[in-house]
Amino acid sequence: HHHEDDAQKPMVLDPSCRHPPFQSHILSRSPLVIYLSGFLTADEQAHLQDITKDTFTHSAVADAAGEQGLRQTRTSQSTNVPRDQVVRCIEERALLFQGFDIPRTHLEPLQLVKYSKDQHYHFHTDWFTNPAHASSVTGGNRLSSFFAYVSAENITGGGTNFPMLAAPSNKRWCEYIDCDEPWENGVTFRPIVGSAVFWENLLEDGTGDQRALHAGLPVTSGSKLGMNIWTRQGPLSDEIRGPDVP
Ligand SMILES: O=C(O)CCC(=O)C(=O)O
Ligand SMILES: [Fe+2]
Repeated sequence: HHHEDDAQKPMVLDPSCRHPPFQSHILSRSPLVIYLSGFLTADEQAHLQDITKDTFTHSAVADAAGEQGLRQTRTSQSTNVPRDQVVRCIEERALLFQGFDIPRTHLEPLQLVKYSKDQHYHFHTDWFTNPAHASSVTGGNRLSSFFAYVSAENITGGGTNFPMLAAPSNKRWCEYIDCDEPWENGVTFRPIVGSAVFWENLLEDGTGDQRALHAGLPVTSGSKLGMNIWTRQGPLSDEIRGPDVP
C-alpha cells in the first residue's frame, strides 16, 4: 500500500497560512459530496488569475481520441498553477479538510479551467477509467476532487451537474444549487465565486464510483474560471508535481 512510506513523515503545516472560515454542508453521504462556501478568499481568487495570465491552452482529457474528439468533449482552456506560497496554503487547506494522513505529494498540480460563452465539459468522471493512467508509479487513481469557482463574470449557465445525485429537499440548498433544474437531472451546483464542491471518486475497494459522474454545463453567457484540486491514492513524482516557487 502507498500509505505506508508516507505515514513516517508527519504533515508539516505552514504557520503563515491564513485559512478562511469556510462553511461545509454535506450534500450526499454516498458518494460523499460536500459543498464548501467561502473556500477561496477574494485575494486568492485574484492571485490565481494573476499568476496564470496568458498560460491557458486547450484542455486535454486522459483518453485522447484525437484532437477533434477531444475538443468536443472538453472545450475549455486550462493551465497548471505554479506552486507559490499562496497556492501551497490552498493545498494545505485541501489536505487538512481530508484529515491529517494525506501528504502533499499526493496532490496533482492545481489546475485552472476557463470557459467562455458556449464552452462546456461533457459528462465524465475524474477517476481514470483506463487502468494505465491509474498505476501506482503515477500516483494511482484520483481519490477525491475539489472543484472551486475562482471567477464568474456575468455568467448564466456554467453550473456543475451531477446527474446521479438525488436533489436535496430543503429550499436553503437553492442558494447553492439550481432548484429550477428538473428533478431527474440530479444536482447542479451554481458557479458561486469562492465556493468549492468536494467529492470522493473511489469506492471502498479503490474502484471508480460511477455516481461521481459530472459535467461542466455550457456557459450560456459571460465566462467562468474554475479550479481542480485532485488528490491521488499515492505519491506523485517531483517531475509530475513540479517545483515549489517563491
Ligand atoms: O466546469 C465544471 O463545472 C466542472 C469541471 C470538471 O469537472 C473538470 O474539470 O474535471
Ligand atoms: Fe471533473
